[in-house]
Amino acid sequence: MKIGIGYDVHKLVENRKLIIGGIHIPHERGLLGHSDADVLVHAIMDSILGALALGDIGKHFPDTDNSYKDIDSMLLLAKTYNLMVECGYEIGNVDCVIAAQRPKLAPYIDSMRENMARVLNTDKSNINIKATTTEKLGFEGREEGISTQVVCLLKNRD
Ligand SMILES: Nc1ccn([C@@H]2O[C@H](COP(=O)(O)O)[C@@H](O)[C@H]2O)c(=O)n1
Ligand SMILES: C[C@@]1(CO)OP(=O)(O)OP(=O)(O)OC[C@H]1O
Repeated sequence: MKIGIGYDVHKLVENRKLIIGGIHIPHERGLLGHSDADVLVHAIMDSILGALALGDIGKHFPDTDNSYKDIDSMLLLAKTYNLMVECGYEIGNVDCVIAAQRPKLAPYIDSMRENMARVLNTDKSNINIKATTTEKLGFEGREEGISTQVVCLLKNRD
């Protein structure tokens, strides 16, 4: 078994879609990034790459590569899944916490879990996603950005 952690932050700006967990969430601002800036998917990818001692998302999918411009991060998650399988591992479980003052994410959490479980080829019961405000404290609380922390456990494939 291997354990990994992931952490990602993206800035909230005007004229961008808010995409979290592969879901387009209606909001007056969205996350800024070279890709679609899916802060949850990026943190999950980093946790898996971390568990495998394969570095990080920027090493595998550099923001200097124009082919990743505005890319759907679910495609990058699928590539990370393939790397994990090549290394002989499968998902044990993934636990995530998204820090966002707004918008309310609870209505979207179940769909996000389904998306992650589908791409990671695991049961939905192995994916947990939580949301928290930061009680208006810090950059998330001031709605300057959204952060996500993830811990994953990988199991050897039999
Ligand atoms: N963006 C968010 C933040 C929180 N939630 C849900 O509200 C609950 C209470 O939040 P606290 O920050 O006061 O702990 C939290 O447990 C989430 O269920 C949310 O949906 N969207
Ligand atoms: C995903 C990549 C690549 O498009 O771009 P961003 O959307 O800027 O995301 P970040 O979390 O900074 O991680 C790595 C990048 O290489």
